[in-house]
Amino acid sequence: MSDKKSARLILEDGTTFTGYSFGAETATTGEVVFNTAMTGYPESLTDPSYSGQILVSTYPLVGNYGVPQKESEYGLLKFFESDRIHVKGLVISDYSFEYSHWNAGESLGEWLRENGVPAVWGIDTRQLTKIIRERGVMLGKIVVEGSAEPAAFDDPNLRNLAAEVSTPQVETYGDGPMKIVLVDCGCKYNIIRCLLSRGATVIRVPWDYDFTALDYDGVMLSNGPGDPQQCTATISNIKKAMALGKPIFGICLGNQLLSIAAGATTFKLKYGHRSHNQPALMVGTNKAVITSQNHGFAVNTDTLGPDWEPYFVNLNDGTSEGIRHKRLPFFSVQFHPEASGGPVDTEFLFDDFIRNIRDHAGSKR
Ligand SMILES: NC(=O)CC[C@H](N)C(=O)O
Repeated sequence: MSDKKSARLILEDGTTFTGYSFGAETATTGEVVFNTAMTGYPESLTDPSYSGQILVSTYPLVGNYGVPQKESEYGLLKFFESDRIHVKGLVISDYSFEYSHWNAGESLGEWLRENGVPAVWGIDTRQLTKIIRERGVMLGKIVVEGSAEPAAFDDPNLRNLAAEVSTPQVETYGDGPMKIVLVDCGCKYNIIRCLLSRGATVIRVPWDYDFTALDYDGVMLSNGPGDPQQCTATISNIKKAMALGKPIFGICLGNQLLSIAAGATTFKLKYGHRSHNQPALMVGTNKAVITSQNHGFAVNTDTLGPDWEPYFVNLNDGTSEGIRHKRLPFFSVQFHPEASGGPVDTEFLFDDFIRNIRDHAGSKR
């Protein structure tokens, strides 16, 4: 880049960091969150759960492997988690102007500019992260030199973000024997891939769609952005689905929504969990799994109904990492078994879900 425009990150407490622009030359505002993963920016940037958020990478070197080519598989972009960038802005320390990877189609900066997303490099993101960890998550603005500073800070959690990113219509993928309804509150494509590769037909429905009248074998509740309490229509459809008894599996926002439908309350964490190395213990065992995470809210399992029990618990801070029904085939996890990016250690949970569907179908015969 020949012109080196400066760019500022302004936090709601007035703290300001100044670096340089390498994305779209525009201003933005949203919730500033940090991720400590070392890789996975194409996946994170296209994860709809980051909607409304300005993403900070603590790992300093970003952009060195470019951005994957836009190849399709199952009618979905193969190397991305949705069709576009969902973060409102990106803040990093050291941008790699040179990139190299067998599958790279363009640079990170080019991709951000095409998507109209501002990005700042040259910021001490570890210092910034220490501030967020001390004071808790904050709203922020990115202002690139020459762009007009937004008048106010935008708090995305006050809106129903799932409604903004969900599919507008029912879409079907694959033609496997098992019919799985995917309630799309902002789903990552790898959830669809993990179901298709296990022989499912995936019927992706909007966040507020009453799917209970459909012919289906199991329900997948997707991840998604924002405060779970906003998804009231999804919660009432989940309650209806629970009465039908067919297997249910929830991921991240899906875990929060299933938990609320099961009587629990949710709360906002001080600064969330966003990384590829969060340890979770499977309750009642000595088995710990390393998980990929991206969430700002959590479930208070003390408030769960009597038919439910904790499934996983976070070994760093003791917060809930999942719940399960004591008798019926309903379970959900706060982490991401579909990974993308991050470790694939918990992908076995998709196999468990498929087994639940087979067992349930068998018991009906
Ligand atoms: N990845 C997700 O599904 C995130 C869930 C929810 N929006 C949270 O921040 O906690």
